[in-house]
Amino acid sequence: MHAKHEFCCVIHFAGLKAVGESCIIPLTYYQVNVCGSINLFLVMKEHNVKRLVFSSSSTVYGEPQFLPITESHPVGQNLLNGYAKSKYYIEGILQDLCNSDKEWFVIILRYFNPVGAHSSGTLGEDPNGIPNNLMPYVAHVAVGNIPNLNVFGNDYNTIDGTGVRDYLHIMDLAEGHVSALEKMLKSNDSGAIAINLGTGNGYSVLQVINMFSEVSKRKIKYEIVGRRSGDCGSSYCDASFAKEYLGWEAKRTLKEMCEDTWRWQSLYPQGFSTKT
Ligand SMILES: CC(=O)N[C@H]1[C@@H](OP(=O)(O)OP(=O)(O)OC[C@H]2O[C@@H](n3ccc(=O)[nH]c3=O)[C@H](O)[C@@H]2O)O[C@H](CO)[C@H](O)[C@@H]1O
Repeated sequence: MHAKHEFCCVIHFAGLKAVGESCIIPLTYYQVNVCGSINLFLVMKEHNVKRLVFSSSSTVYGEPQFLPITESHPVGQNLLNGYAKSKYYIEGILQDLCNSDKEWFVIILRYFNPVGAHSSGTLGEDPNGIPNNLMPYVAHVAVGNIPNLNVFGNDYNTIDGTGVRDYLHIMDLAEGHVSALEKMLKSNDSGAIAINLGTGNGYSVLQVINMFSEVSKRKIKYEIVGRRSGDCGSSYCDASFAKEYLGWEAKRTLKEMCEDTWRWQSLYPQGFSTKT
């Protein structure tokens, strides 16, 4: 690819991303996420491409010590799962790389919980097998592919006892990357800089289920089960640095996240393999 094209920046999205799965197959998480990233950074270095946008995760903050989470919240402490550690290690590798060579400029985007689909309904999340994440799971229950949802714990210290997360529309997330790229192209900054991408609002699992049920007009059958290994109770961000540094802020609501997910799932009940 480098022989045919000239690159000025790279966005590194690739990786495995399921908290529960990473507790079962940690080596695969380290191999794909950490080794895969090192291979990419080596190729970039070889071709003198030193600007990178990296998809990290709020998971590097571990069990939050305060809310909302700012970028100065400690990272790497009490990390609850292999997925979190893999993202934390990559962030560390990028720091070392930037310290070793001042020409590198890396924007680390710490995603909170990206969900939703393109508003056309033609592009959405199509997990392999049973979904791991909440929103695609709820969508599969609503469309009738899966009989019911397991809600992992209702004994957290939250509004209704279920886990609270900062859900972010995938189109807002995409726009966040465009802002990061634009910043990279016009700024003379260097080093590794971490930025939260979220809305700053937290919603519980039951609030998500209720909103999805309202927009889809379907009953979402669920059962409360024990906590999922590797989960924390609440996680939502202070998103002000993204606004200040990138000029980006999330615009879309939880309702739009559910509506767009439902449009995609009801048009494509079997994902991209749906016969149309
Ligand atoms: C705090 C944290 O680490 N957040 C990261 C983690 O999100 P999460 O692991 O929080 O995302 P998720 O969608 O798997 O879970 C969201 C919430 O729904 C609950 N739930 C989920 C599935 C289900 O079948 N039933 C159920 O109750 C789960 O316990 C949690 O409270 O991974 C994401 C990528 O996947 C992002 O990197 C997030 O930043």
